[in-house]
Amino acid sequence: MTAASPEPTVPTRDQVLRAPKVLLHDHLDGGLRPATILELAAEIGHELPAGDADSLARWFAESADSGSLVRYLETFDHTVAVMQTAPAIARVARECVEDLAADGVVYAEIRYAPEQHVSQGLSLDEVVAAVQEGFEAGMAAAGGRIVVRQLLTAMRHQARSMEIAELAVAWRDRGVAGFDIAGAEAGFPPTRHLDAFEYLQRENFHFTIHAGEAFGLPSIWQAIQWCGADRLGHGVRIIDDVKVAEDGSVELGRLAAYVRDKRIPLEMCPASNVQTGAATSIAEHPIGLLTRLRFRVTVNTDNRLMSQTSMTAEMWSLVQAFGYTLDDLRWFTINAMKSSFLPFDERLAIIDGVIKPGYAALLG
Ligand SMILES: O=c1[nH]cnc2c1ncn2[C@@H]1O[C@H](CO)[C@@H](O)[C@H]1O
Ligand SMILES: [Zn+2]
Repeated sequence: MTAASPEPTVPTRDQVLRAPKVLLHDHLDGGLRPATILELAAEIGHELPAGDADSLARWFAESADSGSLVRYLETFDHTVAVMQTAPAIARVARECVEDLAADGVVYAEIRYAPEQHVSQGLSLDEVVAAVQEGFEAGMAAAGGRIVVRQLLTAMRHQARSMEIAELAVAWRDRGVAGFDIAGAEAGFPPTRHLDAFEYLQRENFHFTIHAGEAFGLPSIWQAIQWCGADRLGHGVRIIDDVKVAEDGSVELGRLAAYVRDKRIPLEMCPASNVQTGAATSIAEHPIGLLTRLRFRVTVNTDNRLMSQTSMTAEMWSLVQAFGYTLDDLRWFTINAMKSSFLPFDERLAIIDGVIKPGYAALLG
């Protein structure tokens, strides 16, 4: 080892925990604390599949570990059921920020579908307000260590995307940074919601689309070339357009080349993909090859409850599987911050004022 080329630092788990992290893809209704679900369910008489926090945590993880996105999504019935009043929603939102701050996350975009939280009479506006109240309380409690924004999701099998897009634009200066569609992918292509995406483009607003998770290239192609998505939620199946020859040389198809050339961010969620069958294991997850090929890869949690994960756990599993160094983790983190839906100057302020100094301190 010479002074000019120090050995790359493979971090310890504690360093990963302390490293500043950025999270672009995390569902509010996929990250509740098990103990909170129990308390909120008891208040409203909602019946749960388990009676204590540990068993409930296990039930979510095991049920979600099904190899199928559709079955994975069924577990959300219980989290959504306990998030139907403003105080319950605000509590979940505040605890979300507390948990992320404790995990070393410095910036997060948290998504949820407002239309799923109106069954007890809340208006869409009241749902967004309750989430914002919880986020602001959480940020204040964390003393400025974390910045959190909302992304409003429309459910792809429903027909409310235009309304949700308008809601997101109405809240754009009050904590909502973008829009998304989620839910079962097969049979519900992004173009079903083309009017909403066209509206958002006319409004100069930002959006991401869950695509290339349970369905392949046509979904990614539509999300980008028809709908104009700024980012891809998962996007993991872009690997179907990447050919690796026996000699190790790599050839990108037209769509994969476009995604890489245009620096379209991939919101990759390794643990979730293993549960839904979109990837066979962390070690075989396409994130390894896509990172090597310098796609704009970001690392995310998707659903911390269902996948029993955190940003630290996701990054630590990648360190173990691929031998990533602190420099690699810094690269993922800066990729994510560059790809966020915050105004450019605010992104730069976090990169220069928080992420770079944070890694510098760790790298000693
Ligand atoms: O990985 C995913 N793929 C597609 N949809 C998802 C995923 N995780 C959660 N949701 C869906 O998004 C809704 C709003 O947050 C959740 O209720 C769930 O149905
Ligand atoms: Zn997701």
